[in-house]
Amino acid sequence: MLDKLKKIVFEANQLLPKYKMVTFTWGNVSGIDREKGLIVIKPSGVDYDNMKADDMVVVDLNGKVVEGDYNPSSDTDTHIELYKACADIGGIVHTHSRYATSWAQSCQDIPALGTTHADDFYGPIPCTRAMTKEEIAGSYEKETGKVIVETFKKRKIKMTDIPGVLVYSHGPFAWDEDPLKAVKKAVILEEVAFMAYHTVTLTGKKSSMQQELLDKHYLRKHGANAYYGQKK
Ligand SMILES: O=C(CO)[C@@H](O)[C@@H](O)COP(=O)(O)O
Repeated sequence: MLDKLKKIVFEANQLLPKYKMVTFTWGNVSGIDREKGLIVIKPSGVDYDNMKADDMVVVDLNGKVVEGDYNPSSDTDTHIELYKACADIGGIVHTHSRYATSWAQSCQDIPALGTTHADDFYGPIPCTRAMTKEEIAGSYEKETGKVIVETFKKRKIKMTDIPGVLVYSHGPFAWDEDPLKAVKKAVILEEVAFMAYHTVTLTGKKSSMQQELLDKHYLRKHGANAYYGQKK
């Protein structure tokens, strides 16, 4: 079932150690087949070196395993909430990459400080609020997803304009239209977190760049008037 998507999700997961985005098994990538309403995700706690495409787990939008020999990623319910919240998301990545996680642990948004950030994120990358005791004790991973969605709604940000988030005292999630593109966003988020950390350390500056420059760089690459790169 979903052999093509399993292969893509497997390859996307294998990119995480390649780009030094994970230590041990600390991360996961998923992809969705929206027509079938099924998600393919990495098995929980399985070494990247020993993983095969066939080990990917298929779950439905209630988190029920439809196919697979392993338990799905422990973060599956968070992925499901994000897929439900935004129909344009086709792939999701969660990591504990160092710099993004450092920002998440310091419970701060990553400010939009330069054009590297603006090329892919149309404003600061938000950090969610702290979860309540009840949310942590309850369906924790599902509540994590709900808190992410709440953050975007409250701040009136489109999940497609800022394709990543920091979960308070936890780590980053990133997304895009497919799993491989979502890995690219996770890598860019980490790079942006690295640069922002050093910019803030060097200058103390945390205020965003000029709106005009943010607009220019984001809109060069996104939307009807984009002109970056080659015509398709
Ligand atoms: O947050 C954590 C661990 O604290 C998980 O995201 C990470 O270890 C990945 O877990 P899975 O192997 O996907 O279940």
